[in-house]
Amino acid sequence: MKARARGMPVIVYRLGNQAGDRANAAWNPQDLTLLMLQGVLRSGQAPRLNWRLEFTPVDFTSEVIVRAMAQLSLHAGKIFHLVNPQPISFDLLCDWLSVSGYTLRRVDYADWLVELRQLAEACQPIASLLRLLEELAPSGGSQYFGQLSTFDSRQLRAALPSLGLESGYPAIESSLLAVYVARLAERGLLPRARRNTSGGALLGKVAMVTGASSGIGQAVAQALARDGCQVALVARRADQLEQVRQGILAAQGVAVACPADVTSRAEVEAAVARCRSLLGQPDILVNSAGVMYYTRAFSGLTHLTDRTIDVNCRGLVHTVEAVLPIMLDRGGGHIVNLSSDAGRAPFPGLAVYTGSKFFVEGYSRALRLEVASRGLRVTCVQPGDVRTPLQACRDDADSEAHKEFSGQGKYTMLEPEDVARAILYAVQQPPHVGVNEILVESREAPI
Ligand SMILES: NC(=O)C1=CN([C@@H]2O[C@H](COP(=O)(O)OP(=O)(O)OC[C@H]3O[C@@H](n4cnc5c(N)ncnc54)[C@H](OP(=O)(O)O)[C@@H]3O)[C@@H](O)[C@H]2O)C=CC1
Ligand SMILES: CC(=O)[C@H](N)C(=O)O
Repeated sequence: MKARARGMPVIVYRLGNQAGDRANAAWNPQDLTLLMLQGVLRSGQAPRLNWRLEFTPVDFTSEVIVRAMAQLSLHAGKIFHLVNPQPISFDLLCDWLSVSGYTLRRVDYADWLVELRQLAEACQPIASLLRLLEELAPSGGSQYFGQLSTFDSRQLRAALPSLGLESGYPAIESSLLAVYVARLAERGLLPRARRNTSGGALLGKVAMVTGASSGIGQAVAQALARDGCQVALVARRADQLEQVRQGILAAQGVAVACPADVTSRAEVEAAVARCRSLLGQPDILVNSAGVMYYTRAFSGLTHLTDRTIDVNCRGLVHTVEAVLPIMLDRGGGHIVNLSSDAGRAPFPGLAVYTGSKFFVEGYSRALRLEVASRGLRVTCVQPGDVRTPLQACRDDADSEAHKEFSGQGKYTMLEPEDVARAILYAVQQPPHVGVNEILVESREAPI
């Protein structure tokens, strides 16, 4: 500052936490973030902590400094804070570690310290971590983690394009964490992750499935996971999603629960953000969230007709619009929309439902024309009656219409797995093949 006051061309850099570089994860061995990572993975325990982690890959920091020095006249007098504008929560990091092949048990912070003390005798980094924690919080409490301050990095971010760093500040996301964990494990600094052994045709792909807590969505999520996809499970009922997730984990698959109501754009965007942080960018989106209520047009059940439009039409648009920029950016992706045979033919007792599925058809066809040249595929799956909770008649629906028009008990319905197989067929095709529509019905009940 004194040099600046005397008229010297000075740029001030104020650094936040520096993490390893993005190629090799070369990292200061005494850094708190690295030591915490080692403490968690060596103990197999994730302490409950209110901690937002902020760090910047050190190669980015050095790039900024070298490039800014080369443009001294442009940037002299500025203060650049190299502090990550988008920290992640420690909880999210632990969730990411869990889906990335590490088994972690949630414990209280105090119990974790007891475990670390036992490990410290045989493990140098754990001993260093305990020393550091003792310095930061001599009382042994975890309040320190909740008190971290941050700095405004707007001035730096505004300068990034002129520094030739157009891709912006490095986000703390799945791809960066994957590099760190892999490189550190190769050097023996972290234990190795358990690999996804399913080895299917879709290995390495990320799929987001709405309506994954029940019926067709659940069967599709399970089938995609069996085939190697990492799956983000979306629906409102978190407890149901957790059961589906546990089933997929037990079968050696990878899944995360992203609870959301698809009628809320904000909740859908948060679910997509969680998917990106924990699994990566979605390659496949399956829109299976939907409702079907028997309501003849004259039955006056407006709360059910409104709900049908909100979930089946608006909800689907919300998820498509949330993932589309990601897929367009990458020049690839596959959107699978659950339409219905009611998207091809009218069904009495289901006027609004039929209308909602005609919407899904029209929307999907126009969308396909808009994005096909950008590398994206859009598939409409049109099942006939499938044996799921959707076919039941709600107490407040039009029971007379259900009795007269529903297919229940009249023929053998499809099973959710029959629809899942059709969807798997569509998403397994080579990129130049577009399976645009699949009508799959009970043999006994063609439209
Ligand atoms: N079953 C059938 O005969 C046929 C079904 N289809 C279509 O297939 C799709 C799936 O139906 P199916 O599996 O049978 O039905 P289910 O009732 O078994 O499942 C519906 C799913 O949608 C989710 N859902 C409902 N509302 C919302 C919401 N607001 N936000 C997020 N998720 C929501 C439910 O989860 P939660 O309650 O936890 O939010 C549930 O996971 C639907 O689009 C349906 O129209 C098409 C043809 C035939
Ligand atoms: C009209 C229908 O019952 C259709 N099979 C559906 O459930 O979407």
